[in-house]
Amino acid sequence: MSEIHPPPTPDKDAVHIAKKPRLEETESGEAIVQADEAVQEDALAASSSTAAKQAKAKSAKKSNKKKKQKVPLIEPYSNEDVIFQDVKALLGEEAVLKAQEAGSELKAPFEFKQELELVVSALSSNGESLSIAPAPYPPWVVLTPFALPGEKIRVKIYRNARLWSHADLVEVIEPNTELRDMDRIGCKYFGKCAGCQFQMLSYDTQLDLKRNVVSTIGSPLQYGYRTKITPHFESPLRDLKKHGRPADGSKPDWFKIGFNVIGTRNTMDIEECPIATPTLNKALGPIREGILEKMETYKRGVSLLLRESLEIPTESSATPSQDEAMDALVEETEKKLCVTDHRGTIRERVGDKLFEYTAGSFFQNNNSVLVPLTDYVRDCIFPTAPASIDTPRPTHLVDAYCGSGLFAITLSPHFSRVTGIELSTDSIKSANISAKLNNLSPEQHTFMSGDASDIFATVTSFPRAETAVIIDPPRKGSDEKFIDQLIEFGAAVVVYVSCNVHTQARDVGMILKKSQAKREKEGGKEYTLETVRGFDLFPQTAHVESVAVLRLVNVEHA
Ligand SMILES: C[S@@+](CC[C@H](N)C(=O)[O-])C[C@H]1O[C@@H](n2cnc3c(N)ncnc32)[C@H](O)[C@@H]1O
Repeated sequence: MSEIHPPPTPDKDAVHIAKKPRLEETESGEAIVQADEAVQEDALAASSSTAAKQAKAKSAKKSNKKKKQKVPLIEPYSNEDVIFQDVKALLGEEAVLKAQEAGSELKAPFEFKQELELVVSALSSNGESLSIAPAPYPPWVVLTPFALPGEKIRVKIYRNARLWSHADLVEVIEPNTELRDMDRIGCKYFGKCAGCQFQMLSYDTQLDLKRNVVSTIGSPLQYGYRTKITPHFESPLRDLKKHGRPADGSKPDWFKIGFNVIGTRNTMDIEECPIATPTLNKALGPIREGILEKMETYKRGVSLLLRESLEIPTESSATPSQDEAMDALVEETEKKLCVTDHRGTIRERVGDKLFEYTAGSFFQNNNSVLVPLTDYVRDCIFPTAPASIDTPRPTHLVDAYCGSGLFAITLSPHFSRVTGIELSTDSIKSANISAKLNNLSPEQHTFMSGDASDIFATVTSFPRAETAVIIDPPRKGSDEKFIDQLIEFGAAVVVYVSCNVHTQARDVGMILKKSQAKREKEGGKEYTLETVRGFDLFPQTAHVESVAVLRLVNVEHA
């Protein structure tokens, strides 16, 4: 990972597709092709150079074969693959197949900086608009941020991919007035910053769009919700040498501390971020000033961390009270502060549970939605629906990919035994500290570091018919090793939480298929997919957290 982190997007990992560099200009104004265009450049050069033409003439067959070999495979479930699926849905399988057979999928019909007018057909899964290039262009899709279905737009191409191009929005010629209202925009950087895509939409419309992917429950806070932001800046030394500091001591325009400009790796200066909490916004100004003062000392670029924390009380004041009214009062008056040290300790409250974790480690970034989310997961495990009434109530919980124990600890009152597993030793330390902080007994609440699949060897004494498993893996999803053991273990209910609906769908599909195969071979019960529900952890952006519930049932009930 580079030192410069992405903009304030859900950091269960990068979400924006446009991380790849765009076609850039040299100082002389000439377009140059950067890393990801290399393959395309190869293909184009091969088809236009004399040598390639001679080779073609010699053996069309060989050349065709060669051309096909040049088209790199798309990594399944990568951001590129997600776009490709959207493009395929829009152009139709047949058109895509034809282009692939003709070897024209990398032959973009557009030049760098070419402007064109388009009508938006749909939104992609990452919130960018998808428009089909009008005739006489070949079947080709253009992805443009900040545009809505039905809108007529003018765009400028900045990067060509396979069967699609990326473009900047130049102008909305005919807006979709039913959906777009520019007065709703709560951020002066909207339209340039890579962080948010949806601020021109009402919150209901944002949820509707997410519901197109998965039925979604809204966030109580729609602005001021992010408890962590990571602005960054490049080393100012080169520019300092060139331009010096402004005589009046002000911040030079060339020094930018902020987030990425959408579709680029260029930093834009950000003085405030309305989706971040007020505590973080208050801290941002003085942090920027501090950096400015010692600009000369930054030999390399820096990724800052601003993370909200409750003030951690001193030992003497930390004794928990037995009085609920008192606790509520404490909660209301809890002081919030901003931690910038990656190794610093963060304290966070989720309902009546307190968590402590290392500032640089993973924790969900929208605290306002964590009680609804964890309550929902609890209700899925203990349903009141008639179909599951004959199954015993789960008493044991396995929290796989548990991080600092969010699900294990919030749901602990409902289980006699809870265990969690997580790759990060730091997070496991935090889970143990948080368990202690909430007076959970170490005998009944255990957390271990390791690969998620290792958990099954440690829970052989858990009654399977009374065990619930929560899975919350990173964006790339789980793996076959884990899923095989999950099926073998056969917990009564599995709740799969994910920030990537695509890998979640793949894994759920695998669970269902393998579970059916096991039932057909050995008899017994089989997992069925009971519900899939979204939670909006990321208002103003296109992202959604998805919760899928699988239950082991007799097939006649399935
Ligand atoms: C999306 S986070 C979820 C954390 C936690 N459930 C929460 O909501 O706070 C995914 C976690 O999986 C962990 N992880 C990644 N690969 C893993 C693996 N193979 N086995 C166990 N944990 C893993 C990461 O360190 C990260 O903490």
